[in-house]
Amino acid sequence: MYVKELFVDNFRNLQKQKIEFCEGINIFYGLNAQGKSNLLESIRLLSMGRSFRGSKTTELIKFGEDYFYVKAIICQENNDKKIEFGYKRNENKVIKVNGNKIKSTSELLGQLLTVIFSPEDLNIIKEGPSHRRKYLDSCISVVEKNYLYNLMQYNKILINRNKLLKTIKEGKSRSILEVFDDQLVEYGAKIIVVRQSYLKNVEINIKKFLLEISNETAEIVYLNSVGLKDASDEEIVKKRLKEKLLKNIDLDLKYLTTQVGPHREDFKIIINGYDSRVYSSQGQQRTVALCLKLSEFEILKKETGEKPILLLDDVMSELDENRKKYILERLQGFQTFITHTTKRDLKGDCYFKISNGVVIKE
Ligand SMILES: Nc1ncnc2c1ncn2[C@@H]1O[C@H](COP(=O)(O)OP(=O)(O)OP(=O)(O)O)[C@@H](O)[C@H]1O
Repeated sequence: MYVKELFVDNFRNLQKQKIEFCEGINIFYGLNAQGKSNLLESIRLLSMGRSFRGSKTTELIKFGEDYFYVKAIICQENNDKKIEFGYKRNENKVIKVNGNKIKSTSELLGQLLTVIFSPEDLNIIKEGPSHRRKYLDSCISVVEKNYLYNLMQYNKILINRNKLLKTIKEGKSRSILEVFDDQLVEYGAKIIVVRQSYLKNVEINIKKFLLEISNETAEIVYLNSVGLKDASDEEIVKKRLKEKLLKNIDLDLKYLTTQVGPHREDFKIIINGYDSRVYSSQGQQRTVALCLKLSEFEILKKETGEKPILLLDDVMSELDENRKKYILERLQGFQTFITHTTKRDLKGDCYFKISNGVVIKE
C-alpha cells in the first residue's frame, strides 16, 4: 500500500493544503521547527488513531483554532481507500474509512500500515518496563485482531480489582476478589500467550538484523508474570496466573494494588550475552532500537501480506554510513517518508521542501 495524497487542515503548524506523494522514497527537508515531524505525525495518526509523540488529540489543533481535519487517500492493490480523522475541541473525534464512521480505534488499526522510526525509539531500550510494554502492545494490536480488546478488558477489571482491594482493607470479604481474579486470568492469559508468540518472532528477526549490521548476537527474554520459560500454552498460563494471584494476595492488600499480571511484565534484549538496557553503549542501543523497528516492519509485512509504509523521523542524521546504507537497502520497494534538515546525502524519488508549515513539491 502507499499514501497517494494527504490533505491537512489546522493540523499543528501545517498550512491547509493537499500534498501528493510518490510511491517510493519521499524526502522532506527544511530547517528546524518548520513542520516536518508534524507531517509524519498526521500520517501516523491516520494509521494508529493517536499521536506517535504521546500528545493529546486536542494538542494537535493549530494554535488559536478549534478543530483539525486530516484525510489520506491510500492506494492498495489498485483500489483507493479514504481515511479521515476530524476533531473539534471538547467533542468526540470522528474517524471514517471510505466515508463510514468507525466506532473504536481498534477498527482503524490495520487500515493504514505504518512503522515509525524516531530518535525516541531509544527509550524502548533505555527506559523502564512501561515503555517496552506500551511498544509491544501497540505492535501486537495491529497484527492480532482481538488483542486490543482483551487488553482493554483486562485493564478495566484490573482497575476494579484495585478499587476492591481498598475496600477489603476496610473489612469486607476477600472472596469477592475471586470473581475478579477469574476474569483477570481469562483475559490475562490470552495477552501473555500472544506476547510470547510475538516476542519469539521478534527474536528471530532481531538476531538476523544484528548479525548483519554489527556481527553481534541477540536474544529476547520475555519476563512474563507467570514465571514460565515458555508461556505459549493458554491453559497452563491460566493455572499459573491464578496461583500467582492467590499467592500474592497479602502483598496486594499491603500495597492496595495488584502485584502480578501482564500489567507488570517486561522483556529483555540480550546482546552478546548482556542486557542491552544496562550494558550496551548508546550507539549499540541505537542499533538495537533500529533492529527492533526493522523486525516490527518484517512481522507486519508477513502477518498482513501487505507492504507497510515507513516513516523515518529525524533518524538518518544519527546513523553512521553503514547503518544508513543498510536501512535504505532494506526499504527498497516500500513507500518511505524521510525527514531531514538537508536535501544532501539522501537519494529519494521525490523531494519536498517544508518551510513554515508549507510543503512544496520540487
Ligand atoms: N498545535 C500546534 N499549533 C501550531 N504550531 C504547533 C503546534 N504544535 C506544535 N507546533 C509547532 O510546529 C513547529 C514545527 O514542529 P515540527 O516538530 O514539525 O518541526 P520539524 O520541522 O520536524 O523540526 P526539527 O527539525 O527541529 O525536528 C514547531 O515550531 C512547533 O512549535
